[in-house]
Formats: sequence, C-alpha cells, structure tokens
Amino acid sequence: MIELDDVVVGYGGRTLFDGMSMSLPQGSFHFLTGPSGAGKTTLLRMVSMELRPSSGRVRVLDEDVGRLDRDGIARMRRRIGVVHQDSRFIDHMTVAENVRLPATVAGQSEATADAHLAELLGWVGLGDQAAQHPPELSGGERQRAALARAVILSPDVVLADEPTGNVDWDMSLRILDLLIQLNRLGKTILCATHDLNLIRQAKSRVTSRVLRLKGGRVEQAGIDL
Ligand SMILES: Nc1ncnc2c1ncn2[C@@H]1O[C@H](COP(=O)(O)OP(=O)(O)OP(=O)(O)O)[C@@H](O)[C@H]1O
Repeated sequence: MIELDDVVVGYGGRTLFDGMSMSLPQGSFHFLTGPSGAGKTTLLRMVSMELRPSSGRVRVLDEDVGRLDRDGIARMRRRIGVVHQDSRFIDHMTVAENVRLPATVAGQSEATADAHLAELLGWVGLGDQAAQHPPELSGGERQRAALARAVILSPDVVLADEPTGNVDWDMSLRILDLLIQLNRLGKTILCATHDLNLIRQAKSRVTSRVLRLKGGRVEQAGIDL
C-alpha cells in the first residue's frame, strides 16, 4: 500500500503539492502521467523516502515513513526498489557488481547474492553483459541493469521514473514486460511515464490504472487515453 495524506511539499518557497492525497492498494499497477514539471519525480521521491514533505503523512507498506528511525528507514528502503530517471552506475565496477551492490550494502553474503544475481541478469537479458562495465551498455541495457539492481532485494514496491525514456519501442515493450512480470509476482508498481502508447499497450495486458498530476492534484485518468 502507498498512501499520501494531505501532503505539502515544494522547493525553495514554491509549493508544488498543497494538501495532496492518494492511495494505491498493495499489488496494484499504476502509471503516473502529467506535464513536465507537474511533480512526478517529486511524488516518487516522497514514496522512496528521498524527500520528506513539509507536512502530511506518507505511508508505505503499512508504515508511516515519517516516523521511522534510521534502522526503520534502512529496512524500508530494502522493500522499495527504485529505477531513477537517469540511472547512475559505478563505472569502474562491472554490470554484475553494480546490480549486486544493494545486496552487498544490505549485508548479504556474496554467495547468497550471486545465486540470485545470475538468474536476475538472465531475466533482464543481460546474462552476456555481466562482466562489462556500465559505459559499454546501450541505453536500453542500462535501463534493464537499473531495473535488475532495483529488484535484487526482492522489494514489495517498485518505483520507476520514466524507465523507457530514450529507448526505442521494442526496448520499451521489453521493459514494460519486466514490470508486468514483477506485478504478477504481487509487487506494487508505480511507473512515471510520458508515453501514452506504453500505457495503452500495458492496459491490454495487465490491470493498471493511470494517475494524472496536474496543478498539484492527482486524479484518476480514464482509459480513453
Ligand atoms: N531539487 C529541486 N530544487 C528545486 N526545484 C526542483 C527540484 N526538483 C524539482 N524541482 C521543481 O519542481 C517541479 C516538479 O519537478 P519534478 O521533477 O517532480 O516534475 P516531473 O513531473 O517529474 O517532470 P518531468 O516530466 O520533466 O521529469 C519542477 O518545476 C522542478 O523544476
């Protein structure tokens, strides 16, 4: 479950959301749309606990994230996988090492992480690129590496910020397919995108809803996109 209740947030004295609320059930698949600058990334950053609202409440997986202590935040971060808009990697580490990094940071043994890693890289179609370095990857391969890294700890929630930005249509479909598979495993998906074709494509394959941000409000968009 992801719930924002009467959230106020902004930057440098400018309010972006002034008492915004929304509620997404566990296991749901939502797209987040809206004009550039509407606050899609900001909303995702509140859910991923990278940004604290100045007031209001953010609840994720039945926890009020504003009340978590440091350990609680660390624990919760493992349950939320994030694919950022411009995914950064550590360039001197291999693709496999980058994808494994969250598991290493979480204290998993190399053996435990590696058992899952090969399967995960195969799942995103990067089995052959495991030993390469991030600068050698194409845009679509980077996005898939970012998705693999986001889910290495088997999070319950996956947040994706324009995961198909700058990739061609075939690659977009491939990334969408991975998100749909994650949703079928019961994970809650929230995906910011400008790509209405992608949303249409998803709607024929998975039960998904569209949230539209506009003027600091979030509204459910109809299916007639
Ligand atoms: N760190 C920041 N400091 C100041 N202003 C910011 C910051 N991050 C975002 N903003 C501003 O807040 C507004 C919302 O930004 P946000 O990135 O959340 O929008 P978005 O809907 O994700 O946009 P896009 O579709 O272009 O990625 C924009 O006007 C942006 O300039």
